[in-house]
Amino acid sequence: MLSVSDAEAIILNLVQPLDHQRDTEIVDLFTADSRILATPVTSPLDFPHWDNSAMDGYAVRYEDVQHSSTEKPTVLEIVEDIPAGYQPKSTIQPGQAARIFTGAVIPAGADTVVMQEKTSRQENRVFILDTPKPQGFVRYKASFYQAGTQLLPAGIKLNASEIAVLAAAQCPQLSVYRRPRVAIFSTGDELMTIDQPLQPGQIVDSNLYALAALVRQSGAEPLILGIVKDDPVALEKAIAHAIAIADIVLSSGGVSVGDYDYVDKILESLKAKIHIQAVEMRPGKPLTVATFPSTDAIYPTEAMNRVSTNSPLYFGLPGNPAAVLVTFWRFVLPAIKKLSGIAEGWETVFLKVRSHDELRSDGKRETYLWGKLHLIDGVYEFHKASGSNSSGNLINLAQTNALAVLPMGKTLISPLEDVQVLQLSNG
Ligand SMILES: Nc1nc2c(c(=O)[nH]1)N[C@H]1C(S)=C(S)[C@@H](COP(=O)(O)OP(=O)(O)OC[C@H]3O[C@@H](n4cnc5c(N)ncnc54)[C@H](O)[C@@H]3O)O[C@H]1N2
Ligand code: MOO
Ligand SMILES: [Mg+2]
Repeated sequence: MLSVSDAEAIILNLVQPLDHQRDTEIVDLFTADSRILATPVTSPLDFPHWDNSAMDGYAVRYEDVQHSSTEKPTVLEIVEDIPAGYQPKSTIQPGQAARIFTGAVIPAGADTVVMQEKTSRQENRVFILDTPKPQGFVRYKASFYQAGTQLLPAGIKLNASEIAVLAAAQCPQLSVYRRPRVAIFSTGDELMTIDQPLQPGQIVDSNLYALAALVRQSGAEPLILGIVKDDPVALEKAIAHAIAIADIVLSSGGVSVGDYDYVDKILESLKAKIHIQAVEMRPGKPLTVATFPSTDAIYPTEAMNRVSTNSPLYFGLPGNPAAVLVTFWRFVLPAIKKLSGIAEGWETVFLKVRSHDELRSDGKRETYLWGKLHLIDGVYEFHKASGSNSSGNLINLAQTNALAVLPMGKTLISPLEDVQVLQLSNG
């Protein structure tokens, strides 16, 4: 059986990122947050655009004020008032200064700003009471960014700071990757939609809701295809349709060894290449990952509707509700990140934190235990969810925000011992 990290590497290897020309759209900067930039941005503007003052005070020639003190102030004549937004008209001559405000243009001739608190004023004369640093409080043209060089690279997620940079660089619209399309369906004769009355043996299809939420949180677009019966014909039709409309397909259930677990058999009959069938992890052992090298030949009608020229990546997630969530976080999320055009950092990252509780595993599979990270005196501590860690139990997954990981062979983590955790974005 494959180790979890080998499975992640295989999956990431299979993912073809969206195309930086074909798979893009133009969005308004106000709606661009969390989108992935598709084209590098350069600006014709320097930052700052011109030398400007970092303080309210006086623009001076350093030469004039280099021996100033409270006892021996330098006295300068104020020749101009320069608020922010104005272009100075005068050139500061020896013995002169300009009144200046934060963000205003430094006048020609001046090279240093003295903050207001280090001065005193008498009509049009200013007394410099302290020697400033040469070039002090001047924000020089192009000292933050030089026009024509790369301002932002492609493949980054746009958060508030990047959006502020793009606004300052006068980019009201930009090219971002389209959202990856992720088709989701559930398999099982026992599954009912949320609004149906339940007969004995029946349960609500909760995986569909969980996966739709996870996909949306990842920045992708969920295509919700509903419930498919444990019936080979229905399943084949559903898979063929899903791979025609999506970049990634997520099914849940039907990947174990039971008589009604048809997913792998149907994938084989569709000539899919199955890369993964089981992973050494708990929960989440039966996990199927497949690609479709030649879908167009098998399903010409569906192929006409294809939205992507990439081969779709198929995840047959195990049906148990906890297994669905854990395998999504551990394997599907990195795949969506790489697909979405993010240039790097797709792999799962772990934090080392202190465990509050005793954590146990049989040591036979890499074990994921759900719980909550609490901040104790500024240090994260992992508290295991109380109740059953059965992969069929979804109730105590609510209100958790982390998964603690016990590697293969590790059977015990004692209270106050360090543990690796995967921090979940739903915290
Ligand atoms: N003989 C073996 N049996 C099982 C093994 C094994 O190695 N040998 N593995 C177990 C593990 S681990 C898991 S995980 C499950 C995976 O099973 P399947 O992927 O085949 O899923 P199902 O059998 O269809 O369902 C399992 C379980 O999950 C419930 N379920 C399914 N879909 C949904 C849904 N959409 N919403 C809510 N709950 C769902 C289903 O009712 C079952 O209880 O196999 C073990 N068995
Ligand atoms: O993967 Mo299964 O979830 O261990 O029950
Ligand atoms: Mg099964």
